[in-house]
Amino acid sequence: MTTQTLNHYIGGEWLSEPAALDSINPSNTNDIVARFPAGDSGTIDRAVNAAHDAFPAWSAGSPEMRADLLHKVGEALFANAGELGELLAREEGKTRAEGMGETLRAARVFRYFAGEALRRHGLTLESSRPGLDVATYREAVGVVGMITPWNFPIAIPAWKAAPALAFGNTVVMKPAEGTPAMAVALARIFAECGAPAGIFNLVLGSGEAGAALASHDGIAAISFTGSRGTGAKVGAAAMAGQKRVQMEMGGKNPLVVLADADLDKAVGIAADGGFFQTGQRCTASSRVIVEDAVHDRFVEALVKRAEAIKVGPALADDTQVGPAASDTQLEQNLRYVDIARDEGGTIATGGERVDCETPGYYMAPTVVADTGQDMRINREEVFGPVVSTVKVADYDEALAVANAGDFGLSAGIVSNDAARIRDFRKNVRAGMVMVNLPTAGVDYHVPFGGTRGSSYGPREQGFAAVEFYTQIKTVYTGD
Ligand SMILES: NC(=O)C1=CN([C@@H]2O[C@H](COP(=O)(O)OP(=O)(O)OC[C@H]3O[C@@H](n4cnc5c(N)ncnc54)[C@H](OP(=O)(O)O)[C@@H]3O)[C@@H](O)[C@H]2O)C=CC1
Ligand SMILES: O=C(O)CCC(=O)C(=O)O
Repeated sequence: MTTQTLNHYIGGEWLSEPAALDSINPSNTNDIVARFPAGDSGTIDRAVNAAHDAFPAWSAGSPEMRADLLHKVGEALFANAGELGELLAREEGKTRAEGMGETLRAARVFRYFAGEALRRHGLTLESSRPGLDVATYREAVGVVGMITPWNFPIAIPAWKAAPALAFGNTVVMKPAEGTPAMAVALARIFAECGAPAGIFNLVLGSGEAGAALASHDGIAAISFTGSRGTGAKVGAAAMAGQKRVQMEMGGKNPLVVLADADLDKAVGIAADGGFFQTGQRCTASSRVIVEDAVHDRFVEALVKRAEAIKVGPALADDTQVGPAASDTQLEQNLRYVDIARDEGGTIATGGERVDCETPGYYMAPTVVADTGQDMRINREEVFGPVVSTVKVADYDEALAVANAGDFGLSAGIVSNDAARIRDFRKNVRAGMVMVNLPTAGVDYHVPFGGTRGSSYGPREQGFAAVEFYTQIKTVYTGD
């Protein structure tokens, strides 16, 4: 396997600097996917300046020109989905099918926002004063900073960059240090599709560039996806500079299983939402709240399902769940298993590393039973293939437990009881509700985001993205 040497992409040029960091294949730690430079505040400065220089022509240009570019980028992602999906699996650790699926999703995001660039987003209104006209226009905000995570290294950059560019903004992106090769793959596609210099800039690195971007005076807005702790710092920097800010900071998503549910279906939904993609989804079904009448049977069946999952190298044909993306993520997963055990939980299956044919960050799908809502395993994001179960007496208690905690991203219910489903939809405190579905797995053309500690600022994705990436100008016209 080849090791790529990566560079920053600034003002339409590849800026070569000595490679200081490695991107390691989590399925085979002997395989170095890429070497890349550590951008600093100076690199961020150059990128923001390039984005500034590009902004006037890009924002004032025809929306058709922007639509054409986004369409071209989408088509290039479609055309290269096999190769990119493989690189994604190699660099991040999700399976080849998951990597390919994510690349196709990114392609569709670009296509969708090619359309959005041309759609009418302003309004004309009757004035309250006779003889006047009032209209609202939506204008680009300026240079937008983006700090993107490793768990969706092409879909999340796509769903932040595509709307930003569609509405006339220019972009400086700082991708996660774990997946720089995927970020560079996207930058290469922009370059090959003829993107005007400076509309999309990429600064690689770890340790300095993110904070430098969030606090840079030259950006008008910042969009972040990652942990709550780092989100709080991004938010503080944005407030200090009076910038727009949008943050998506994970979840502790409840899946409620009622006694009337088809048990087999409920187990399949819990396993899909909890274990697939190695549990590294902010929408993962990490807390399963089960009615007493079926709890023990549910746990037994979920354990069986977990034990049947084939864990292995991301690119092996029979792998269903790949490794954790990094050693620190694996350590975090194992640490939470210990914490749950110490707090009284029962490790019904898993909880340990798995050895595979190549050295990597493999972990067995894990079920932690006998947990209470007050335990850390049910209050903090683990981000691994770890599902805890909470036994409740009835639906009312299930709803109360689902609503406990600081997060509110996605919430699911498995039941055939229309009245309870309706009540759950209305009363659960979450930004997304899934009925008879895993809490993870979302469409790209509808709003994405949560309540409370999960999200801050306007929703991402689909028709909602216009709110963050444009500002309204209200124009009054007299005779
Ligand atoms: N919601 C989700 O989808 C995701 C949630 N997570 C959660 O976060 C946990 C840790 O993941 P990790 O990758 O370390 O995520 P972080 O939340 O720490 O984000 C890392 C990114 O933030 C940047 N950054 C760090 N400090 C600052 C700062 N003060 N201001 C602005 N940017 C900053 C880093 O760049 P630099 O180092 O250059 O400054 C890097 O690009 C996971 O275990 C998971 O629980 C992670 C990924 C996605
Ligand atoms: O569930 C999904 O499809 C999206 C999850 C996501 O955006 C995330 O984990 O960051």
